[in-house]
Amino acid sequence: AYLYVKEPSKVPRDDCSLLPDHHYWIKSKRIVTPDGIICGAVGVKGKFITSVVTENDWRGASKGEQVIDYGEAVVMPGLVDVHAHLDDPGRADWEGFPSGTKAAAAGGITTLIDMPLNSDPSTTSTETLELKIKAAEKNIYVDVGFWGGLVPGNAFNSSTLEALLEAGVLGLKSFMCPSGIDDFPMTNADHIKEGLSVLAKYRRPLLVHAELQLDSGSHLDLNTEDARSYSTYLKTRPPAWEEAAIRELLTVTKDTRIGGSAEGAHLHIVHLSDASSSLDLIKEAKVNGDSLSVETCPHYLAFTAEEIQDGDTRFKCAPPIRDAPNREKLWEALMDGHIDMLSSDHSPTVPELKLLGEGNFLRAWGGISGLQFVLPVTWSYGKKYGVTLEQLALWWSERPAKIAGLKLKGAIASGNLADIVVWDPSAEFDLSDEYPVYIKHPSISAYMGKRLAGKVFATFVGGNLVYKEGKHAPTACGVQILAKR
Ligand SMILES: NC(=O)NC(NC(N)=O)C(=O)[O-]
Ligand SMILES: [Zn+2]
Ligand SMILES: [Zn+2]
Repeated sequence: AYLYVKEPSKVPRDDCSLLPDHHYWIKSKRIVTPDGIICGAVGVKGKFITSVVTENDWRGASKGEQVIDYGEAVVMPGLVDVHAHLDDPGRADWEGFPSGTKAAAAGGITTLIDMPLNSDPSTTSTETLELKIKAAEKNIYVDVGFWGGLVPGNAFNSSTLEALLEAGVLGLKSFMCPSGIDDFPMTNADHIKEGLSVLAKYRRPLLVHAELQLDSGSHLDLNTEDARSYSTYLKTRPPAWEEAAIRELLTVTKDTRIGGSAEGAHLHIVHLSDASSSLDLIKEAKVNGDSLSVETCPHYLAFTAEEIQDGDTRFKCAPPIRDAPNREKLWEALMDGHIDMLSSDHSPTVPELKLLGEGNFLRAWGGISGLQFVLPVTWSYGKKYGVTLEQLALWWSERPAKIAGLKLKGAIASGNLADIVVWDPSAEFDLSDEYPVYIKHPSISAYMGKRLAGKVFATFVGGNLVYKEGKHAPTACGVQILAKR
């Protein structure tokens, strides 16, 4: 897919960046490139990276070129978050484009792909995509693309789906269980099969929330179970739900094999939590040649069911955070390459709907709020497993950029867009109430109160320094990324 970008009109460029220069060099002893970590310099001209050189090969700055020396700080490709719900338009009181993309910039995320649900209306047609585009106009501090929704109402209507894809969504997203959003009903394998055959023509992916409601859980007497206890919620969504959904999905991902009826389409399973049977099924399908990938999220890697306190609904999400042995297996799968990448699944709401006072896990809104902290969380919790900087770049930039079809993003390489995060892996900080948090409702974030390592110093998007040490560029100059055939 080719891309075109919709840039905000009539903004003086200097308002877009905290750096007045358009030609500059970023120097560091630790630059993470596709060829390894180098000590050297990254040349930027306008929007693009024009050279990546080692210290020895660097000829220095020409006249008029600025040099920013970050010393030992890590210079890495900006993060690409392919799974975030910014809820704008319609539920901007839950998050919104301005707050969500400011949080992204502060967290080193330079591109974010917005989910088609939780905004009102959901993005399931060209008309509703138009509303997204209008809402994002002049309101985004990082680059933003959009997923469209695959729902029963459009799945058998290939002209509606094609129109939505022609209008620029980067791919489609669907649910195999109720989404909690009225205008985003769930799809079954027949809908998904239809969706994949349309997507094949466009070579764009389908992202699926893979949980299938089974009877398990229904034998629970929810009147006698303690709804404030996390274990009650956990019992209502067992790993068997993920496994059943994935088993069903694999009956249609066969079509994506070379020579299959949906060759060219790709299926991406979002937010895997079950690291046992579900993961085994995915591994097997990959071996068989299905075009399939899978992500997990920092909250499944950071937390365990055992440590979630009664009533602390900040930790409610679907699929649920499971037990400690499962978390170990998730890390193992990630380190072994069986889980392809990471995403935030930032899914906030208003504090009232999290029911923090009442603490009812069965009635509270499900969704983890943590967009701004995904880099330090992955790093802090991953250190004991030996996570490397190269792996962070692979899971958070290179692979997500590829899924979204973003050819000029995801790596520090000459010719790519200058999307860069500069951060200090050893700097620790407490996520206390004083910490500058830009998501709209910090109180519902599962990460508040934690001590993390990995502080973001600076974030560049398309050559603009959009965030620097607690400060954002004055104007929101992120571009909208739309796919084009
Ligand atoms: N409607 C939602 O945002 N749901 C989300 N909620 C979670 N993950 O708890 C999701 O991604 O499924
Ligand atoms: Zn989901
Ligand atoms: Zn989600």
